[in-house]
Amino acid sequence: MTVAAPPVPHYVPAPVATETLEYADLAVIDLAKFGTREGKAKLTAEVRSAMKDKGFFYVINHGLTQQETDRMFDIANVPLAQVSEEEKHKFDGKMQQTGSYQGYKPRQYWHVDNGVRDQIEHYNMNKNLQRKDHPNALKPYLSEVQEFIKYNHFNILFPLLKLLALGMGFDENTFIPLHNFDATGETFLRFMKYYPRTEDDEQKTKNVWLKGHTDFGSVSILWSQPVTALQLICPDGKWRYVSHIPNALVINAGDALEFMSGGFYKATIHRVIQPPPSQQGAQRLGVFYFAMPDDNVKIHPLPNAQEWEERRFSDEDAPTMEEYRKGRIIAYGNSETKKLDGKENVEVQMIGKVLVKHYN
Ligand SMILES: O=C(O)CCC(=O)C(=O)O
Ligand SMILES: [Fe+2]
Repeated sequence: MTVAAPPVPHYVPAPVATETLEYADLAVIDLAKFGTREGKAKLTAEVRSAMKDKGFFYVINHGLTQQETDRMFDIANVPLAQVSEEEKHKFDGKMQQTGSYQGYKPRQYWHVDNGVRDQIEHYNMNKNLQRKDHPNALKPYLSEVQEFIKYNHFNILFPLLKLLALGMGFDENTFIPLHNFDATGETFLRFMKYYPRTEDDEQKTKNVWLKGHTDFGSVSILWSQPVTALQLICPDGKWRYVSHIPNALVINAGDALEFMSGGFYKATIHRVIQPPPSQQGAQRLGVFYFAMPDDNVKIHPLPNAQEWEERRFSDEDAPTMEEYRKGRIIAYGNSETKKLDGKENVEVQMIGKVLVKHYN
C-alpha cells in the first residue's frame, strides 16, 4: 500500500492503560512465516491450538507498516468525526430492517441493559465499496480504503483460512471459494467508536458497553488499539482482557466457522466493558474486518468435518449465511430478548432453528 496524499487529520488515541490488569494469555502468530513450507507447517499447528484453546490469537507481521495502519485509523475517524448529523442520517444503515451492515449505526440504536442504550457509533462498508454511496468527507480516501479491504481479504483472511483448513486436516483451499471476493456476500469493514458514558449508565449496565456475544461470521480481524476494554471468556470461565500490541491484529472465530467446522473451532464469547480508570473519558476508535461466507453458503459442518459434540442443528435445518446474518443483525440489540431460565445474565434468541445466547 502507498501512504500518499490527500492529507487526513491525525487521530491520537489514548495512551496505554497504566493499571496492572488481568490479560488473557494469547498466542502470537507471525504471519511472515507463512511464505515457507516449514513456516506454514509451524503456523498450522500454532493456529490450530490457539483457535481450539482460547479462540483468540494475535497476528504480527501481516505486511502493513505501523505508518500505514495509523493512516487507516486516521481515515477511520473521518466518517465518525467529520460528517454532519444530517449527512450521517442520510447514510443510516437501518440494520434492524435490512439485516445488513452497510452505513451508519447511530449511537443508542441498541438496548444494552436496564433501559440503557449503547454509546457506540459505526460506519460499515461492504467489501465492495461501489455497492453503495458514501459520505462526502470519506470520498477522497475511498481508493485507499478499498485497497485496505482487499489487503485484509487476500493477504490476511486467506492465509488464515488456509491455516485453519490445514489445521483440520483439510485441503488448504477448503474455505477459500466460500469467501469469494466477487460473490454476493456481506463481508465488511467497520470503523467504530465507543464514546464515554454517564456514571448512571455505567451502574445500570454493570460497566458493560457491548454485551457478551459471539461474532456471526467466520473470521473477525480486529486491528489492535490501545484502549483496554475488550475481554473474552477464557477456558476457566473467567473474563480476561485482550492487551494491545502495536500494529498487531486480534483474530477470533465466529459462528459460521464453528458451524462449518462442526465445532472443531469454537466461536469465543467476548464483550467490551468500561476501560480502566487511567483511560476513562477517552474515546475508543476501532477498525475491524468481519469476514463471512458468501450469502448462498449453507453453514453446516463440511463433509468429513468432525461430528459435533452436541449438534446445534441438523444439516437440513442449517441456515444459509444470508439467512443467519440477517437473523442475527435484525435481532441484535432489541429489548425483547428472553432471560435464560435460572440464569440472570444469559439471554437467548432463536435465529431460525439456531439458539443464540448473549451474555452480560
Ligand atoms: O470493540 C471491540 O474491541 C470488539 C467489538 C466487537 O466485538 C464486535 O463489534 O463484534
Ligand atoms: Fe464481536
